[in-house]
Amino acid sequence: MGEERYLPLFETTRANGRVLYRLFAVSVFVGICLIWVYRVTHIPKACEDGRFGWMCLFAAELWFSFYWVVTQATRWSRIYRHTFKDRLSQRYEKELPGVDIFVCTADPIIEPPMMVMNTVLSVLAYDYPPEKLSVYLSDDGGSELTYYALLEAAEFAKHWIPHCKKYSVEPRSPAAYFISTASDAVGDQSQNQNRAGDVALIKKLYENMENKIENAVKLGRISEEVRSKHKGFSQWNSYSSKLDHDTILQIVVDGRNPNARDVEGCMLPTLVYLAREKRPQYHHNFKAGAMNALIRVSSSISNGKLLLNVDCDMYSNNSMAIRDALCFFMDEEQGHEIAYVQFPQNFDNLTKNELYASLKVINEVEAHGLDNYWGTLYIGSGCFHRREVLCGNIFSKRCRSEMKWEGKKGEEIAIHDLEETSKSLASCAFEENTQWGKEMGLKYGCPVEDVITGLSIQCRGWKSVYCNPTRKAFLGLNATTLLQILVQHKRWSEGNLQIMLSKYSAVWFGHGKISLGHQLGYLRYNLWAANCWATLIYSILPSLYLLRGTSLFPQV
Ligand SMILES: O=c1ccn([C@@H]2O[C@H](COP(=O)(O)OP(=O)(O)O[C@H]3O[C@H](CO)[C@@H](O)[C@H](O)[C@H]3O)[C@@H](O)[C@H]2O)c(=O)[nH]1
Ligand SMILES: [Mn+2]
Repeated sequence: MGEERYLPLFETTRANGRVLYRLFAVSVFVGICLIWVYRVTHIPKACEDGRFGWMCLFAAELWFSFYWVVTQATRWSRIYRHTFKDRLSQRYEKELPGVDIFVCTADPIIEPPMMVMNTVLSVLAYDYPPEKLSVYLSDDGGSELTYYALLEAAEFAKHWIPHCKKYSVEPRSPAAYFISTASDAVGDQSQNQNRAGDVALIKKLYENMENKIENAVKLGRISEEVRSKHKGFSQWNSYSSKLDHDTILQIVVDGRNPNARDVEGCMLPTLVYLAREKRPQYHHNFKAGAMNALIRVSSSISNGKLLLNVDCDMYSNNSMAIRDALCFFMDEEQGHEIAYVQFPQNFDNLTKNELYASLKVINEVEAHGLDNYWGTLYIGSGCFHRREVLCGNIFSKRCRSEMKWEGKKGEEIAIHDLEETSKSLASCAFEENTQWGKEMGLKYGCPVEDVITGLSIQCRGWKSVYCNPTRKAFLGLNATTLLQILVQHKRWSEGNLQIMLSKYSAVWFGHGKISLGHQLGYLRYNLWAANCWATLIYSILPSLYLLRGTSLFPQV
């Protein structure tokens, strides 16, 4: 062991082509300066036409120059992280911590239950000891359809998880997997025969589940026959609407129960359905509210030390991602300083030319630049957190918390009692006069609750890491119409501007707590909306002046 103990669990390398990029950036900067010089030396005289337009354009150019400089903070120095999962297994396989995974859904029409179940199944089948894994589905739609789908998915999981393990399936979302097996059906026939048989069998079971769920969705309600089979549906008896109902909670699979096993006899991960209480007189705070309820409920059921959140349209595409994340958290030297590990959000429904600009530049360039300050942004889906960090802990060098397994929680409590105590944690009144939504959990009141929460975590002294393995960890659905994109980008840019102007601004709140480059990195996004004025001037004024025959640009 000796020397081996000290081999790190991850390494950091600098991006190639740095010098080239910097030369390029310097040349752009020289170009920018020349534009300023030109503008200043060629201002139209007071009597000449175009003086006002010229000044406006100059102001816009000054703004763009400033924004360009700010942007360089995220591009100047990029780094990459590589994990050593084999070292992790060798050293810590027995001590791997409990992991609680939160899947958020909010509407069974916009987010069809089948899509949600594929995400749930993909995370249930992670390559991770099942007794240490718990999956929570948060249903802000409070829909019986989603609940029913989860019951069906739990049955299917008993076949799906062993199938994934036997054939090292990737990806572990059944729908995505069947699409990929259909395209690579050719191969060594004799060797593949057994497998082909098993795939056909599992596909049949999947279609069976799909039919049942789709039929219920088409019907728009659950048939009496199904209702009578599962006592959980009685929780909807007092339900009046999506925004007015009691907490609905059921431990669908109780990982503590020795009989909770798959068809091969292996333990199953815990699986929980939660629709937190909603009342018209209490603000529900959207996803942040759902996440905070999940943090509390999971603390009483499984209390995993590591939390992962995925949106319901983002399935796990890499069954090793938990281990990738743990390579950071469990690293002997630096692990204790790391608060969260963010994976990029990639999409598998992009148009050929990525018409609506995916997050590619952010994912492949800028996030690596921010990582250089240990300051990657928390962007919601695909992020692993230490539980204590989301509970408001301040980083302290002295009290080093270990990311290790500490045994199962509450094994002696009967499942019914556990459900009842957990329910109270998801009630509306629970957060009254508490720090939840302020200093604890995700922050309320900002459309990008994740970014502002991430910033405040970093301001409390913690580091964050960006992990972008070759095999994408998560794949989701991007908005596909102009309208959807506009709504989404408006929300993001508005939210970011709000951070800029709030008490948590990277400029004043972050001052002295995070580095200058890191502050500028945040500004790149926080000022995104503010670009609109300069863009408007630049796109409208020159054409208006041309109508009068005045050019605001040099003659070529
Ligand atoms: O009241 C709500 C509203 C939304 N959601 C869930 O939150 C997630 C994100 O909402 P969505 O409307 O899909 O927003 P997007 O713009 O696609 O999400 C991106 O932007 C959000 C805000 O920054 C992040 O939280 C997300 O993780 C990130 O993927 C989805 O799973 C929803 O089901 C809830 O649970 N409750
Ligand atoms: Mn979304």
